[in-house]
Amino acid sequence: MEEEDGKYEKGLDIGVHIVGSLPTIIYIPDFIYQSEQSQLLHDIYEAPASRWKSLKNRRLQNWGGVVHEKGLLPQPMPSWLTKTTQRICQKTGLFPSAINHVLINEYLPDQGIMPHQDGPAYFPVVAILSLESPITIEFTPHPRSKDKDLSVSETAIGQQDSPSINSDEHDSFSILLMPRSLLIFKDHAYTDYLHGIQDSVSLNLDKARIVVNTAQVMELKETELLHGDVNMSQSIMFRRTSKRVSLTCRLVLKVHKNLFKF
Ligand SMILES: O=C(O)CCC(=O)C(=O)O
Ligand SMILES: [Fe+2]
Repeated sequence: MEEEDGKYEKGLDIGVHIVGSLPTIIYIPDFIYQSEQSQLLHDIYEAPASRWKSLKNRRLQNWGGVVHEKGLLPQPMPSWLTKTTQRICQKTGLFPSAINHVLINEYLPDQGIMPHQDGPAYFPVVAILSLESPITIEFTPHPRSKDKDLSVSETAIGQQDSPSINSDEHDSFSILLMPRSLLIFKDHAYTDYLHGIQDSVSLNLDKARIVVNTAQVMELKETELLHGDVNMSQSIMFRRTSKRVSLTCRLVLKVHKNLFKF
């Protein structure tokens, strides 16, 4: 459709999509259409089974190559993925060059990702496209400044996991990630906060932490996903009923070009 194509020609006004008090968190609802979501899910599940790597609490596909502490050992990305990453670059204008690494995470309703910080190999801008069902992502100030002895372990995909968090709850906040939305976090939110997703089936949207994108909470209130008394703004619960898939799109600036040359 001409109208739909037109939507992608211009860059977005990022400023209007900033959520919460940090200027470095951007939430864009309806970033892709339903049909594009279906196509992406189709392509993801068409990939060979060997593409999936099972972790303790989720499974993932790694695209773009292996992230090493010294940079990226690149592998070509499929065109169904570059179509999406190119649009993210073009619409946001926040990446200095093409996104070259994508992790596709799949979470069952009782799965999540422990609070962590993305590794130093990446340029400090992350774009996360959410598919299929809503979830909340939680940001917690990095305990580094309060606990100098915190040990972080580097995983194969370049993440730094921090299993124990003891930071000030008041500075923590959540963002409701609706299907087809794009979350971008960068700079201060990238370097000074941990982010994670709880592994519980039931999520309380406003008890433990502040949800910063309230418009999406109102939207969720109107769906069948919500349980409990919708008139009681103090207790907004929702139950995760199906899996959630996300595309974590990042840029590794340092790319090793000739490592696989014979
Ligand atoms: O699935 C998400 O929204 C978060 C994924 C994430 O934090 C990561 O891949 O590093
Ligand atoms: Fe992450």
